[in-house]
Amino acid sequence: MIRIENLSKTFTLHNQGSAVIPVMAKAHLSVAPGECVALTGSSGAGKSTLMRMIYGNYLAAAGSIHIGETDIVTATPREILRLRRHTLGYVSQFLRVVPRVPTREVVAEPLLVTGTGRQDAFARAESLLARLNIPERLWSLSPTTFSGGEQQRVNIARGFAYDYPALLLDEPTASLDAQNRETVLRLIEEARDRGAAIVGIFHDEAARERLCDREVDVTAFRPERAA
Ligand SMILES: Nc1ncnc2c1ncn2[C@@H]1O[C@H](COP(=O)(O)OP(=O)(O)OP(=O)(O)O)[C@@H](O)[C@H]1O
Repeated sequence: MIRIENLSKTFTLHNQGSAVIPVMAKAHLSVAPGECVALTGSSGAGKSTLMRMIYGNYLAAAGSIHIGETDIVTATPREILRLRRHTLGYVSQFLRVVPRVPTREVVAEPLLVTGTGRQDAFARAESLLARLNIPERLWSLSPTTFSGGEQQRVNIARGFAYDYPALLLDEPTASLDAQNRETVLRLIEEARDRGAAIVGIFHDEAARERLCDREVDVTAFRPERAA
């Protein structure tokens, strides 16, 4: 489902004499449907950079990233948006709050934009919000004023509303209490068991061991290693 071949990345620091910093070279990674792979490696090794390239936020210098049939590296912005809508989900640690949109709708949006009827979309949103312990009195309010933890859980509910065939998870259990952490682990297991290909960064070692089939240390993709 996710196939990365010969991927390289450099950063050009335009405010520092256009210095070119190579951070990744000849990366390979393949994730099958129903498989969960954890990216590991010390701080600065390139885990977030790889995730951002897979999602299409960072452009690769060379190589390919196929999500199904689409190569993110050469895809047009329109193709990337279509892929993000129907195929590739990304659960980051933080919610990007759109002012004045009620929480129920924030969570239902990925379903509404892919053609699920309003009643079904809201029912799914409400079930996720309940599972993640967001009190019902908050569902009709915008999450703008919610606590950090509440916003994080709304973001997770939104990320799991639609059944994406491929899913990127950036520290999904960071700073959750035990009960909500367990709910999130179950949501990830459910996604994996329905056949999603999952790539994640999990500093939570117990979560990694429970969920992931493999660990891939991105240090192996450092340019000095690949040379
Ligand atoms: N936008 C950027 N511009 C320049 N260099 C960057 C940029 N983003 C990342 N880097 C560099 O790329 C390297 C990899 O960073 P990255 O954030 O991917 O590491 P990481 O493994 O996710 O680390 P951590 O576990 O600390 O989050 C680092 O040396 C970092 O300084």
